[in-house]
Amino acid sequence: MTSASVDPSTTRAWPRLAELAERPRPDLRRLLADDGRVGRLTLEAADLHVDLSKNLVDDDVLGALLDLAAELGVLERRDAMLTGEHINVTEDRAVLHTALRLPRDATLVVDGQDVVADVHEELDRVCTFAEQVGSGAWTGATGRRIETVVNIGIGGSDLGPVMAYEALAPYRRPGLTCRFISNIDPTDAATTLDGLDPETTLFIVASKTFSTQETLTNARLCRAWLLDALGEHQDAVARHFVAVSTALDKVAEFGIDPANAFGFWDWVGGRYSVDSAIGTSLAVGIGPERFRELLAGFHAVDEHFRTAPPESNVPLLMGLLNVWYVNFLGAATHAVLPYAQLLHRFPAYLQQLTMESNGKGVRWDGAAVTTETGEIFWGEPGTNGQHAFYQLIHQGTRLVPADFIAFANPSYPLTDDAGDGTSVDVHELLLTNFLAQTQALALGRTAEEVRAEGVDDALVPARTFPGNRPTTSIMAPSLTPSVLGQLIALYEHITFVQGAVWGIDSFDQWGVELGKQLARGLAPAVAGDETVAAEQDASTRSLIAYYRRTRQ
Ligand SMILES: O=P(O)(O)OC[C@H]1O[C@](O)(CO)[C@@H](O)[C@@H]1O
Repeated sequence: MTSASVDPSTTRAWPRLAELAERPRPDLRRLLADDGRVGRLTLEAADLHVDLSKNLVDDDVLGALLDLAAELGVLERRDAMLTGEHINVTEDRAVLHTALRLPRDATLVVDGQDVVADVHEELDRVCTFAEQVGSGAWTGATGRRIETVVNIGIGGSDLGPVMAYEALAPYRRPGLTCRFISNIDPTDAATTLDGLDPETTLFIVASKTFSTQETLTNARLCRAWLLDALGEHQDAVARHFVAVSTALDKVAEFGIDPANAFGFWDWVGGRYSVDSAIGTSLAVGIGPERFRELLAGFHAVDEHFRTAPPESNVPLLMGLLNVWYVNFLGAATHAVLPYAQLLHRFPAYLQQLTMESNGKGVRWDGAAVTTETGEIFWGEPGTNGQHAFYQLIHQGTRLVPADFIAFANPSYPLTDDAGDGTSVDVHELLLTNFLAQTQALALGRTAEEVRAEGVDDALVPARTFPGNRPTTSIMAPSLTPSVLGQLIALYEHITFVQGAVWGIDSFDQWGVELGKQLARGLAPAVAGDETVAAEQDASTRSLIAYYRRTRQ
């Protein structure tokens, strides 16, 4: 799909939406009195139960958003992605993360190659390795079983595995722990290695390009740490280092046996790669069966996205709602608020997924965008966030659409025994808070209601809640591997829909390159080269000078 992209503001639906945005906003108090609305706007995608009814839309807005998607060919672009067209135009690549979770008996021929056969061959290798490590069949150089797996990677080669490893804590294999090193800050390697026994530690170097400064530096630090203890064993690196990459030649150059390397393909973007071999640390941590359940969850939502009609297609609708908020109601950010402590890294994971994908200022044919693009995603688990930043969402001047995520069943069921014969299911306290927050945001509290509570007149304005603040509630039975895969796939497709509307290439990330290039050029100045320092701008020069005179 190298065709010219369409400026979305030139569609018929765009001015219609702008006109609708000028009207008084839909009144959630009135709309939520209608069970019919809730019924119509509560949708299912695999195990995800999604209530869109607390969004600031009525039938006119929804209709216009669906018209916008139709005019822009969003679903045709979805089909182009799913069938392997090169929709990543600036890198001339297919975008096929969905192929990573196709079942074994599926077929998808891209550029003359059945990618499903390739995917399953590599997945089987990852699963065999995960089983060997987990069962103790894979031993370190001194014959001891592996107790700690350290994933070394950054960005998509870290955020997905660590997020999922945290989220699936109840599914971890006993006797085995995963740790993660990502940052070039030496603190990360130092504190992560602290207390580990080299004899029982296995490193997985995960890097799509195998040229990322942070990852290669950390890999060398870890190799030195290992060899310091086990250097006399010839096979120390072979028994304690494996790699995951698309650049297997570079893996070999680094000194890792290609037999201990797992591959994937250039059509998997880093931020879309947790379900490829990049998830090897996770597969080891939770075991291959659970890893396969995760993939099946992804696939279930892929199928929903592929087949559900537009009016009940959850990723399509959620992506379009985000467009409504960003482009027509002026929202600059979007909060993701999981009522599940285990999802504490989910917002960070989504930041890369959404912002590296849709933080673009030109469309895929190089034309400058004429509309706002990617919003800022952020969040923290509830209820912690309630005691930190919810004040701004409730009463601040900015519109912050928010997704609430909650599970009917707890991962760790606990009862609070008050000691007076009463007891409370603590998970119910969590869910009550989720319900209360979405209700408060939607309905608010009027000045009359506040007065009726006997509040002093002078305090009424401060105690009034405007309400009409939009939220989406996503519920599922439990946070299982499959449900986690479903959630990730949901947000991948939401991100896709927004990028397709904006006409941008959601699958490149050129914006991260300049800083990397400049860092390489600045290294000599930081190390003391006065000539290179003198070539810098005044502020950078001054900061380098401060560093040089202060560093002990
Ligand atoms: O897996 P790699 O190639 O080390 O890249 C790590 C991360 O760096 C980025 O390229 C950004 O610099 C991300 O897109 C990617 O996930």
